Amino acid sequence: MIVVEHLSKRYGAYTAVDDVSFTCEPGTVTGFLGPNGAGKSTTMRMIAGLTRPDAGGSTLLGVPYARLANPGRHVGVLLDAGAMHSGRSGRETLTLTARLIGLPATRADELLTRVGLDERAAKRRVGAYSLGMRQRLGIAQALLGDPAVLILDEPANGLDPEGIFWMRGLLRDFADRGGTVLLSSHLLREVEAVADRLVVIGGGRIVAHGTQRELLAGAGTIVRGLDAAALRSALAAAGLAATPAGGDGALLVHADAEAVGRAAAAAGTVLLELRAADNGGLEQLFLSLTATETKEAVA
Ligand SMILES: Nc1ncnc2c1ncn2[C@@H]1O[C@H](COP(=O)(O)OP(=O)(O)OP(=O)(O)O)[C@@H](O)[C@H]1O
Repeated sequence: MIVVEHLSKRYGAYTAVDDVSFTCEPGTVTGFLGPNGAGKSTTMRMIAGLTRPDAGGSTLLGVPYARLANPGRHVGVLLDAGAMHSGRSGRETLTLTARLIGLPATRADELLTRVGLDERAAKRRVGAYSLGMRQRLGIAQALLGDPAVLILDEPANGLDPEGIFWMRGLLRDFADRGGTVLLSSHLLREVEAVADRLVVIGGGRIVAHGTQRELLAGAGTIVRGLDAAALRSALAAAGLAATPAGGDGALLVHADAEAVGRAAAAAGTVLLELRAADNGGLEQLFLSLTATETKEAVA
């Protein structure tokens, strides 16, 4: 269980994380989504006790990270796979961590196998690893102490499609056995296949959270008309905001299908398509939710 309450972090006059609260339940994967610079890493670093918040706090399994006795046995953290010592081999890296948290060195070999790093890779210096191999090693390190909670910052970066598929299976299995996973990404596609819940952050603030179904319920309606300009005017006249959804003149409207259909009927304009937004709608929703916040953050 991860509980985040009113976390805030400022760097000078800049607010990187602004009053962020959410909860990750055991048995679930929570996707922490947001564009670059949205505040994901800063939030995760605060949860893992590496960055001190200006306000708010968080608990893991009921206590702040700093108060966990032997945290590696309870919480697996992968924040920056690039930050590993480049002169050590993969096996040495894991063996050292195993010793630090009081586990036998043989545990390192179990994990190397589990993440798909073979004997040759195990002997190679981490400096010679590809980013994908580092991510696998980082995931192995996070899993070493058989934790109940996993916190992974952009673990799919550098993984090939097969690697991403493998990681999804691993995280799903971890959660299905009662584990709690918080997984960040700047790409909706990367997490939507595995995340039970999504927490969307933009400009340091939570802009949406819930299950994919809950988020989609508010994702609106896709509509396409014979006369695109007439349809846009009809929607505007009804006070409905619309954004382009694809290159064929389709629009995403933040309203239900009935309201959109009535607006078109009132203007006497012919519709070719009228349906609830699907996963494409989730992508649109994600882009629109985060775009405003990002612009505000940049301004
Ligand atoms: N140590 C720091 N000093 C100053 N500014 C910082 C520091 N760490 C982060 N920031 C700023 O805080 C904002 C949020 O950064 P953060 O790394 O948390 O975002 P992110 O969502 O993880 O993005 P990315 O996917 O690019 O890592 C950014 O604008 C970043 O430049």
